[in-house]
Amino acid sequence: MTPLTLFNSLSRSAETFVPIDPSNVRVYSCGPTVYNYAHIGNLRAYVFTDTLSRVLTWKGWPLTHVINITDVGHLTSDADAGDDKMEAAAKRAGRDIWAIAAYYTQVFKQNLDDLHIRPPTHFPLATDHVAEMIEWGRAIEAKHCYRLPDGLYFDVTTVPDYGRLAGHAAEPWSPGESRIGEVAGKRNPADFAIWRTSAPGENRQMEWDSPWGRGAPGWHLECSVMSKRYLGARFDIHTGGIDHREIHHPNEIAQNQAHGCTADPGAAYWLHNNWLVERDSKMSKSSGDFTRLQTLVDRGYHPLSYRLMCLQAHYRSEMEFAWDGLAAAQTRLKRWVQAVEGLRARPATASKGDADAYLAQLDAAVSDDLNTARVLPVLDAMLADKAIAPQDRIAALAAFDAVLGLDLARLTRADLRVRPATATIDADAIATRLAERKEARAAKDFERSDAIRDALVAAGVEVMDGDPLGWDWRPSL
Ligand SMILES: Nc1ncnc2c1ncn2[C@@H]1O[C@H](COP(=O)(O)OP(=O)(O)OP(=O)(O)O)[C@@H](O)[C@H]1O
Ligand SMILES: [Zn+2]
Repeated sequence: MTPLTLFNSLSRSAETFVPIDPSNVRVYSCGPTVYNYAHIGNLRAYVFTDTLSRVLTWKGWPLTHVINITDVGHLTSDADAGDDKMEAAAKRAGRDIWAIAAYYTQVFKQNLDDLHIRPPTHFPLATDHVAEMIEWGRAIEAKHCYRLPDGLYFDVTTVPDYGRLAGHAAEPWSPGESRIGEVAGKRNPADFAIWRTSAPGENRQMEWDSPWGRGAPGWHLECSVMSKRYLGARFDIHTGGIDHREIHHPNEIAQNQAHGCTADPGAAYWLHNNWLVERDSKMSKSSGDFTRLQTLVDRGYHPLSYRLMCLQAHYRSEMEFAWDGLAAAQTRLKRWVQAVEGLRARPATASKGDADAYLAQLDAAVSDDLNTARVLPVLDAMLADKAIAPQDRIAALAAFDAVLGLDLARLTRADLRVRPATATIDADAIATRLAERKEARAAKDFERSDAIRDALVAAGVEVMDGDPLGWDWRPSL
């Protein structure tokens, strides 16, 4: 196999991946803040981590993967200002915060499942690790922290190279204008909370006793604690969205250095996925108006069409979400499903060639910093290669499925016909009406055939006459 190259944000360059322990590659991915549904931008981050995990597995490395659930401590500003997103959401909804966290966690896990994202080895909740967070705070307090009325703060000048990951090494204590002056009394603008003490009269649903008063852990601390707990102080790969490169991950590194009394950042490779954007703005939960996986399904799209859309872009490129792009991805998926069904229907024959050259191209593409976009035309060419017997093409498909997670060996046309939420007719009734329409057309009763067609459109279903793919209907948009 080709050596795996990954773009490491620490060095801002592509590096050959060499595991610390080849018998157990360890990966930590920053998880969702469960105060609301995930939007499809958040889900892009996990299609990316799933691609990473699938490629590592396919290349033969046993894997331990952690995705945490942030159910406390993430503030409305990453720079330690504003409210806890969870508390604010619970207040707005007038509901129990634990119930909110449990609900959105369960929906998030369902989203991953629908996208064929493999569950990680561990899914730890931040709230299950608060005692360890307090322990960590006590261990670094004397040398690295100071008290303010609202909590325990980390002094970023006490560790080497603060902000190297963010690319601000030359100016270690002013990494972003946005942070200046957000918390009164900080020694350096980049200093951040290890523990946030509840203000007098503040009515938090989630709080714990600590040496620094009743309150809640800082968001950055959570990931340091959970990654060390499940993967050890030194592990292989840490992932997150590109925003985390600026504040969250530099702060994790600072904590890891302080706790381990070393210059070691914790993970050896730090990988960041770029944004999913809508026209010219980043999709975000906080903005209130966002697209989630269910929104796509309600409009007649299969979740795997969205997965394919993500795979068509490189994870480090910005990707623009557009409905016609999603429709094109769904059509592409349908073509593959049809091609596979066609191959399966053909009798086994002797191959004149083999699929090895295609598998080598697959390997070369994913080994080049997970370039899934380059894999897709290889799959097209492999499926269409008549020199390879049908059963051998099906066998080679397994490798593409293992890496891309599109489940092409199992997916059927019927799976991909997602009935839009607005359709007032079910799939069986559609099939019956289409059969009647076919009869009417055969009898040249065009009035009746048009009437059936109009009734279907009114029910949210567009009939596709002469559809080269042979799909009889699709959701009307
Ligand atoms: N538009 C986006 N495109 C790609 N990844 C994203 C996008 N928005 C957030 N992410 C990533 O999704 C993951 C989960 O993020 P999280 O649930 O904490 O969202 P959030 O930052 O609270 O939400 P938001 O900023 O959207 O209100 C993180 O790795 C984050 O970097
Ligand atoms: Zn994190």
